[in-house]
Amino acid sequence: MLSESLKNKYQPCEEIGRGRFGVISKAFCPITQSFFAIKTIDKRLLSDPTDRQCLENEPKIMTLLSPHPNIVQIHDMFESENALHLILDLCQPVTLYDQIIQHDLSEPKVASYAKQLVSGLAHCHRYGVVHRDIKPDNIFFDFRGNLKIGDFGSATWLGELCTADGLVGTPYYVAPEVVMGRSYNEKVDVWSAGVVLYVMLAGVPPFYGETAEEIFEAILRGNLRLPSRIFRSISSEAKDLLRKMICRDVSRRLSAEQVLRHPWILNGGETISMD
Ligand SMILES: Nc1ncnc2c1ncn2[C@@H]1O[C@H](COP(=O)(O)OP(=O)(O)OP(=O)(O)O)[C@@H](O)[C@H]1O
Repeated sequence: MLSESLKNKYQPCEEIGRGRFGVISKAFCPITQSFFAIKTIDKRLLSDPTDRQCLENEPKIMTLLSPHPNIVQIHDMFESENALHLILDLCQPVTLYDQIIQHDLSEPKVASYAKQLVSGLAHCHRYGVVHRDIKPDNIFFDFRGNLKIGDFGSATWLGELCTADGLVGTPYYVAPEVVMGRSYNEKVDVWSAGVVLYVMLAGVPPFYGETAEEIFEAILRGNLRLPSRIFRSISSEAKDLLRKMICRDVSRRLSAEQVLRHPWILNGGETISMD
């Protein structure tokens, strides 16, 4: 399915992943002597209009946002009759999801990841872009260890009213205003980043259920609990930030810029006791 113009510039190597609409492969570019990831989207698998819209938005939004040190950069794009090929930064096979499963995240490391994640989000929000699917599986690392937000397949622009709508995202990480079917703004990403921060610190999600419906009910009940059994060894500053990100009241929930100025982020997760 690779077009001729693409093959002239990039030498495809092995497959490294699969998504709902296509395949990710490694590729070598002889001109720059460097490796990239090619995301090949099979247009024939996009049957409904929402999926088609996402296909169109993903490269446009990534181009608008590139480059930023914490966002997977798009370098090139090729289109053929049945496929769209996006040439992206090549990231490590180990995502944040894999690192959480391995349980090897110290508080300073979590603070460093949170800072990089929210820096990337602040950049998106400055451009009026909402990612809408912030979760550990979409958080990658380059080969220098820098965190990179990827998969802009669910992202959208905030319109003139600075709001968006539509139930988009992954149950554990979705903000209550999205579940309620209301219009929402970029702060949905801060909620999701707060849930990612919780999962990095606790190893379990804050709102749990056996089914998507049960998870949504737990999110709507929305009482954030920080059980001492799990959070005993976590600093007060980290807990303070969690409460300010996973906050039901959107107007009181911190913006991405405000998160970057929170003492726990500024101190890199090193504890200066607030007790
Ligand atoms: N830039 C990249 N560098 C290295 N590996 C990548 C890159 N992008 C994606 N991958 C790998 O490919 C897999 C699939 O990624 P992709 O973003 O297409 O789909 P997905 O997020 O799993 O699903 P979908 O977006 O269809 O819901 C990822 O889990 C990851 O392992």
